[in-house]
Amino acid sequence: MSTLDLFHQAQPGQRIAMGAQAFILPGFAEPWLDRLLPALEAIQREAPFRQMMTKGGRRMSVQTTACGKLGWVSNEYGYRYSPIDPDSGQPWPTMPDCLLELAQHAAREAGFNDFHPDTCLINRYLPGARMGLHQDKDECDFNAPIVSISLGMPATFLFGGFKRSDRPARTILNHGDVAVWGGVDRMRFHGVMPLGDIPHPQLGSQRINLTLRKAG
Ligand SMILES: O=C(O)CCC(=O)C(=O)O
Ligand SMILES: [Fe+2]
Repeated sequence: MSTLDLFHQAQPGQRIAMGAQAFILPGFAEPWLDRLLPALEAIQREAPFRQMMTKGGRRMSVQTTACGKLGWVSNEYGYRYSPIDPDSGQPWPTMPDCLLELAQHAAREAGFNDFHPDTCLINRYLPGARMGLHQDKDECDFNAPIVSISLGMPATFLFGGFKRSDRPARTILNHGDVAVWGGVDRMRFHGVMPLGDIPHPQLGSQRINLTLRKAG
């Protein structure tokens, strides 16, 4: 048994508050990982990672794909949710049951009982990739929380205020950690610092982040 297992056994149901309705749930995804990791590989085969454009017409450093009824897509004019993967012309891969189940359990743990996500954005960070401070605001329903699952290499997550210039708090997100934010904290600016390169035993030199939302 690793020290990590001991830590999680010693702290069942631990919640680290980032705000009144924003929490990190350390290791919360672990019971689902045996099912989730193979399901993710199947999704990547059906809808491979690609690099989307920012509104400024530059390539994002993070690679993305999606599953669920909707996927987040971009071109140089902006971002939107689409039921079709523009690369394949096909609907996005179905959201695996284990992913939905994990997201709903995590939402409940953070105080959000009726979470019905219709999209999961899958972000892949290779060493050096980052995500600048932003708000998630392309969704139709801001009442639903955001559930964000971290896999692979650790990352420094930035969780700020309601203005881009508000100085963000920094938290490390490790393999199996889940962050949930909603309600009064739904529109907080957040981002990810440039990733280092400490290869993960299972996933190697990458971090995969799964972000579930109610978009439609
Ligand atoms: O990778 C992360 O932890 C955050 C991802 C995120 O904020 C997003 O996809 O909107
Ligand atoms: Fe975000």
